[in-house]
Amino acid sequence: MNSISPLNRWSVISFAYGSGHTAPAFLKASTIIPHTLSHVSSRLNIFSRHHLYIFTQFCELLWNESLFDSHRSSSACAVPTPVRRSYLMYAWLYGTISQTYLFKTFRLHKSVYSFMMSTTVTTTVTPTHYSFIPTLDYTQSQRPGPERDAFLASLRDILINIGFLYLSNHSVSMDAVNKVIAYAPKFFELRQEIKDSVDFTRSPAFLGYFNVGGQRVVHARSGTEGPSPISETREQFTFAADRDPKLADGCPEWAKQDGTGLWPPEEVIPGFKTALVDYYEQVENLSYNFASLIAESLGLDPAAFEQWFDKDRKKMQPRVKLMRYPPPTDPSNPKETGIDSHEDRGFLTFLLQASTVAGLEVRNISGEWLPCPPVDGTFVVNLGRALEKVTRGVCMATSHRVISPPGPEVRYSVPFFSNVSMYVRLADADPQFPEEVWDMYKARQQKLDRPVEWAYSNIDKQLAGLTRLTYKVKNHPEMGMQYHPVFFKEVFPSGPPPKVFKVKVVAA
Ligand SMILES: O=C(O)CCC(=O)C(=O)O
Ligand SMILES: [Fe+2]
Repeated sequence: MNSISPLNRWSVISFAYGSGHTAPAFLKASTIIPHTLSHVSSRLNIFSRHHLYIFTQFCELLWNESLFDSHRSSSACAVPTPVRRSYLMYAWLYGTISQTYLFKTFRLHKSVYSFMMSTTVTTTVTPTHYSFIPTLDYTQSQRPGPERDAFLASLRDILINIGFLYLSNHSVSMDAVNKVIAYAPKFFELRQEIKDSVDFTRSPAFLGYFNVGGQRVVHARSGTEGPSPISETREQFTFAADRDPKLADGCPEWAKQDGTGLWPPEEVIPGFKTALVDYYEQVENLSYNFASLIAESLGLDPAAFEQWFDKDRKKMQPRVKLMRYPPPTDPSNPKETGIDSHEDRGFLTFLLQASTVAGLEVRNISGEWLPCPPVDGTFVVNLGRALEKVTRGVCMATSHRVISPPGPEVRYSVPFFSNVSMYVRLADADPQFPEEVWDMYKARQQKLDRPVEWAYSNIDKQLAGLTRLTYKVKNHPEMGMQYHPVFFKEVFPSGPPPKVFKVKVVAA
């Protein structure tokens, strides 16, 4: 049981507002937008200052709904700005201004106030049941004060209870985003022999073009291996900013999996590499800033996750993929899809949905598949298994999948996968979360339709670079044999696994 008594007046309001049926009639009468409703109800069991902020938002809503009309002053200057009202609420809470002043200045409706004061609730921490993918406005995190606090509170709730969000107003320039959106179809329209000339099997760094479905897959959650039972119909081009392979000199074999990419000749697609690398660098910066917001939202030092990244960022090489999902070759075959249900393996994914075609679906805590359609100007951000591990399961690497679009339009997407340094061991994580965070985590675990198996395996006790190359070699044995023969023998001591099947993507 989590008593919310010190601030029960705020909680009561949130409670009434969130649950609907306990709200007084005048509250029900207001038109409440779903986002705000969920926002309020999801904040219920978090921190007092967040209750406070919600309350100010709530009053804001009532104000806008004209419920205070009869109390509004006719003089415009007597109506405080939203920001001033927030501060007034703080001031009242901390006892520096009186209730009378609040009534006069805030014009708080008496019936709201008496309802707040007359009810006490005790509640358990209940996880938020997300029935849609929530949106966070990145600029809110840049405005210190109640707005940033609310951003962090929402972020914490999302990290624990859904693991997926839309990020709007992010720091990546729209110019960079639009260039990538324009280049994605252009790349895939190149002649097949040009695409084949940058086939990823030619790259020791596993960068380049990938025209295959149903490849061998090591399923992140279950750890089982084998060809995907589902034929995944997509084409992709994996890229990164070039890294100096010399950085890996004198390092173990697994450290040599980063390097330079394969790019089509400049003259066949001018400006392609420059645009993609510029985009890459901007998203990379955002990914580190966002990691620090995540740490802060979970009650850790904002720099707490720095231990998982190389100080010299040039030693890190996140990956980005241009993805093209044509309509299925056989629409009646449910086993032919875009991407089967999976969790990402890295730290964070920033996904740009680069066309208007939907298809991405996300699994919530009750096991329902929620659509995650493209929303202009946003990234879809989701959490990977590395982040799940370093937070001991508090953050959830949520399952998601892509249903092949029925056509005729083709779906394009551009996921950016951030990752941890190759020189860390995930099992070294010992995050010191405050009690509230653990409470939220435990509450979610009880509601989850499946366990989050964050428990460390032997693979988390070894250096992350070694694990990463092991996965690559298991997924692409032919490449393992070619580029990492010694390592390959360690992974497959009794020889290569059975030949995997390949499905060529048929152009729409
Ligand atoms: O294309 C998408 O929308 C999702 C891609 C994805 O989940 C992945 O590549 O891991
Ligand atoms: Fe994914």
